[in-house]
Amino acid sequence: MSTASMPKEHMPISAMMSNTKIQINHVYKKFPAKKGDVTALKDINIQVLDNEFVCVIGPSGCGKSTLLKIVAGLEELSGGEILVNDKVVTGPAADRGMVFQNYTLFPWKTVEENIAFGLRLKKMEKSAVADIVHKYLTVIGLEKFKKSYPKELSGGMKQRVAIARALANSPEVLLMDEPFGALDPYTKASMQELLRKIWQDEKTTILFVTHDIDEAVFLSETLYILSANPGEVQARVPIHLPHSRSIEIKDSTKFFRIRTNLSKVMQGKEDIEAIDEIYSF
Ligand SMILES: Nc1ncnc2c1ncn2[C@@H]1O[C@H](COP(=O)(O)OP(=O)(O)OP(=O)(O)O)[C@@H](O)[C@H]1O
Repeated sequence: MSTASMPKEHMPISAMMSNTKIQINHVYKKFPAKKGDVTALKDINIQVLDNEFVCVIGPSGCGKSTLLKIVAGLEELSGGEILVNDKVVTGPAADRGMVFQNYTLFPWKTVEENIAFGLRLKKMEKSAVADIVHKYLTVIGLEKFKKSYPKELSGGMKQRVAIARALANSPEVLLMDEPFGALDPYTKASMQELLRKIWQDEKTTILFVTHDIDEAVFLSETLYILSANPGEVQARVPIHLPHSRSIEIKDSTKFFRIRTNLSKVMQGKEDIEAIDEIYSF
């Protein structure tokens, strides 16, 4: 059987026993509606390992944002449970950093004040805050803009600050909901490259949702496809591309074939098994 379609119970014990950061176990979400409840998510099982980059893709309305909000503790689940670092999620907490599509910076604060926000709440010493802010300003390449206000920044720059703000709090996991969805294609590509580098350098654990197959293949170590109505896991797909990835990889035959296969799987035109043939080339 293909590892791509392998159910969790058939996965090697070593994989099951490794350090799991996020466990999404049998999660259901129902929304009340006039004609009866709408099942937005049905029996979702997703495991994210320490320092893994996992993307969830699926068509509009399949429940990607709902799932991420549940992991963030911003939305209640109707069944199942979510654990982050073996602790059951009962609400929002600092162990989960969030980056959304809509820019969520404080407009009245400068770039450095935005990055420092969570640290100041923790009443961290000024010099320690300054060190952390400096570190993440360097990571996102915006040292020269530390005194700027969000309105003076481009969309890509704002998202870089949002990522730095989330990372500055040393979260256990980073949850990202289409963070580059509003950016132009060029900026989006450079942000994807930057995020992949940050993930590699900082050893972060990331759960990222998107409807963009290109983006998901480029970023992921493991990718989950959700189908819609109700949102269900259609397939779990390991992405065997090099660890260090530059955006040029999108022009490679392998990348093209993975993307084409996934697109056909999502349209119900091809079986996920075909992905093993791509990797055997
Ligand atoms: N607060 C809510 N009340 C009722 N139904 C909701 C609510 N939030 C989401 N839904 C429904 O749940 C389903 C999943 O929505 P969700 O926004 O999570 O999907 P999505 O995959 O993120 O979509 P998109 O890619 O368009 O953002 C949809 O059918 C949506 O209408």
